[in-house]
Amino acid sequence: MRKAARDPAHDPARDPAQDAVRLEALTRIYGTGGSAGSTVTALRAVDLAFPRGSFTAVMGPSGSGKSTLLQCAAGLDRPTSGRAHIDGTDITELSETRLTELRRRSTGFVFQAFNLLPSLTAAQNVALPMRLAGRRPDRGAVREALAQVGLAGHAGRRPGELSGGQQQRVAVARALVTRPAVLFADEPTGALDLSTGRELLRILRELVDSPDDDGLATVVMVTHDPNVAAYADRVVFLADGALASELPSPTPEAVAARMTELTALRCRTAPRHREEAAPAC
Ligand SMILES: Nc1ncnc2c1ncn2[C@@H]1O[C@H](COP(=O)(O)OP(=O)(O)OP(=O)(O)O)[C@@H](O)[C@H]1O
Repeated sequence: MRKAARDPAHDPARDPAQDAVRLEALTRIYGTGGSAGSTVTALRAVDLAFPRGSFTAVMGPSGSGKSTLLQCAAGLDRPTSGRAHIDGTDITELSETRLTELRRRSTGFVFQAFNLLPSLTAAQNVALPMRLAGRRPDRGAVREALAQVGLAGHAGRRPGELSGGQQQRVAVARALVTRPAVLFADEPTGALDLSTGRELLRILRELVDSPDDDGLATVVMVTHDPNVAAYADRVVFLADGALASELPSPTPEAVAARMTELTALRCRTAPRHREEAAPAC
């Protein structure tokens, strides 16, 4: 069951500690703009909060800045200006070493590609983040993470012995094993068929709805699919690198309608995208 929708952005009375992730005037410009080349402003002064225990979908036309937002929010990329906070820490102030530590401790990332190591078992793949952090794998935590995604009986299998949906669930378990404050997912169902995609989304939904002893799980997910976005508590829409609108308690129909509006607007108003967007206009 989805929780009641919350709309935390732009509330001056909010305590920032309530947010798993908070973005303030986040701007990302690619390229140097020197005589040799041009620049692309992928994000323009985005203010956005992802409260603890929330499930947010990020949508927008192709090139609107969704992946860049996720990468900057997760500390995988540095913004050109503005600030990003994870679990109360301003990550824009951190050295590379401290940022890597915080990322390993407080974030999990799931991509469209499962990115599992084929020679390792499911349990060994899930234990990887601990090994990378130089820690002894905690077998109990690995078992628990696999159980969370419904794969308790598959710990000894290698990726080649698992279905695509099961492999993606191993990737989610790997992202969860350090009990991160926030799980980022970039098109997590993009390589799955409809029913295995739904199964994965139900697992993400369950994570947020059933907090464990460590507190509330938070999910931030980029998707192109209105049916996928409708699993979230709210959808935030980007257009041309800026926050265009938000939709609480999304339904597939409402999300699709908002996307159609955004695409039509982009066809009319964004010359730099006109050529690329033409087939959809
Ligand atoms: N490394 C890069 N160098 C230069 N420009 C980039 C780079 N990465 C992204 N961009 C540009 O930044 C803008 C936003 O890209 P981004 O990948 O964040 O969009 P997106 O909404 O995730 O797109 P899609 O839905 O197609 O994956 C686009 O104009 C893109 O071409």
